[in-house]
Amino acid sequence: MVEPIIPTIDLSPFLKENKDDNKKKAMETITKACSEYGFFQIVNHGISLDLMKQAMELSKTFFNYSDEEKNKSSPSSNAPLPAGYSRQPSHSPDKNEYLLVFPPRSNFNVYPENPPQLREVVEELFAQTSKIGVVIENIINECLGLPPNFLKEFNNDRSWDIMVAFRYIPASNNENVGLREHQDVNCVTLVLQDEVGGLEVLSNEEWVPVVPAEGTIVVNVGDVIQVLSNKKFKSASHRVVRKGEKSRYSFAFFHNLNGEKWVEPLPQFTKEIGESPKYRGFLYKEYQELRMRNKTHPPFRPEDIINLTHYAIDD
Ligand SMILES: O=C(O)CCC(=O)C(=O)O
Ligand SMILES: [Fe+2]
Repeated sequence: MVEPIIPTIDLSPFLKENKDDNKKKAMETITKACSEYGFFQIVNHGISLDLMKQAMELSKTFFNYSDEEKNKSSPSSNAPLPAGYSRQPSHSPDKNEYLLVFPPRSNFNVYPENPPQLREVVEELFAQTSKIGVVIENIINECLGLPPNFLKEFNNDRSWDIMVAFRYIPASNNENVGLREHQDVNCVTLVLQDEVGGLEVLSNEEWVPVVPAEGTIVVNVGDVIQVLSNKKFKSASHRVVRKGEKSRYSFAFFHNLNGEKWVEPLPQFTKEIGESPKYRGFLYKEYQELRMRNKTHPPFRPEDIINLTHYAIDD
């Protein structure tokens, strides 16, 4: 049988203490997926279907309110990212609106008052997804052969993590961009998508759809892991294509990194194996800010959009 391109991993063996064979096989699959294109999916991750459905329903209710109502929760703080409700600027080809939240106890958060249950459910989803982020980072740590808990200690501040609820409106006859091709800046991203579909991953120059499956969470590796591993693990190129008729709703959880962290290829993937670094080091918040500028002030020429190649060292 030909293996599906985007493998689905049963996460349950990793949520227990003991080592077993299922883990070994899953680790091989994850290593392959992360080396080739940086995407896989997980099931049996411990988040109840009920919570996922509730969060989706509340998000739908919120996004279906009038602009006036939604704008009541527009960003107001000087947070590093705009917490609260925003829409992409009208000159952006990306057609989506979103609600961005920091961890539950963060002072940056601007939550809508309505629907009233939204805050509690989103905070619960945040807390549970955050735990999975740590588990996945730990699995990646092991797949990369790093010393135990290396990434956990390097990335030990969860206050920069964010979760974003998205709505993508239906495509029209002449445009269907939801989110242009990009790679995520952070360490690991977890995505919950509804049944509409439209998320696509670039693999061997072909766009492969990540077909929605109830209860399944999509995982992708971000730029930080790509740099640390000196490109052993790939930060996947992906995009969202809007379909006709129905709006698409999703939640993306970004297992992030403290902005003051210095990011550069680790010696395990350079000096120690005689390879030259593929990136120069950078302060994480500097890169995150540059990437945010792409969204707030989209450059006129596509080639001026900043991504990881900004720090790439040519061979
Ligand atoms: O909405 C999605 O499915 C993905 C969103 C995404 O790729 C992002 O926000 O970086
Ligand atoms: Fe993304």
